[in-house]
Amino acid sequence: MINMKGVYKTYPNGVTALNGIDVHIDQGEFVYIVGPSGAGKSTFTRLMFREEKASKGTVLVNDINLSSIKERRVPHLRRQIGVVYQDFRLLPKLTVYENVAFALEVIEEQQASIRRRVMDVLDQVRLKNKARFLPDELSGGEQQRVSIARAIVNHPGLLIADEPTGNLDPETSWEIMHILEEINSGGTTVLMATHNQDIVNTFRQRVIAIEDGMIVRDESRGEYGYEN
Ligand SMILES: Nc1ncnc2c1ncn2[C@@H]1O[C@H](COP(=O)(O)OP(=O)(O)OP(=O)(O)O)[C@@H](O)[C@H]1O
Repeated sequence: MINMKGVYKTYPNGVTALNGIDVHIDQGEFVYIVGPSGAGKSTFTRLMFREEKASKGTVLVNDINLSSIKERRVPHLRRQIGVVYQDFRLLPKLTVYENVAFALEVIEEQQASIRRRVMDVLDQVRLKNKARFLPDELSGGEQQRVSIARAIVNHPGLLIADEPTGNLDPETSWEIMHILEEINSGGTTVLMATHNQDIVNTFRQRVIAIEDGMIVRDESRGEYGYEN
């Protein structure tokens, strides 16, 4: 699913965020990306949906080479990847239903089948009853669940979550983790950058630790390994 070989990323300002990354992630894995602030975690995830381009090395996602992919093919790649952010990034003037429907890749679909697909994912994140609400009428956890629904509505093979529980209290974070685990058990690869020690040590999964732009640890059912 994901293959990186000799990957470096230097930003235009001269900061080298990734310093020789080699990694392989299989379809269906759940992987935490951990490490100190500024270590390169977000950069690592952003390479995978071509939000950033590697300066050197190869990044393969679903056998697509992201270094040589044509610009016009990038939207096609992004349809195979859902992304969830710490700050939800919902459209404030659209309802919950509309936020999810907006992300749906509509190719000559009937209104009824669009509705079914949107309501199905809202059901999956247990928000069917709030379809008509606006984002600011929801709690943080509910907003994050909408953003997860939006990310998975096109059934992506890969879900990237960059600090998805960063703005949430512990109980709500737990809910979000249960949803991410459910999505993963359906076969979707989940990649989650996090600073949350309790989550990593409780919901045990593969842990990749990045420091100074390098992978310093890669354990299947690992621990967080840093003090919070
Ligand atoms: N767009 C950018 N332009 C220039 N430098 C950047 C950019 N994005 C990140 N950096 C730098 O690259 C390094 C790695 O940043 P990155 O955001 O990947 O780290 P991180 O591990 O996700 O950090 P955090 O845990 O604080 O989110 C940092 O030194 C950061 O300042």
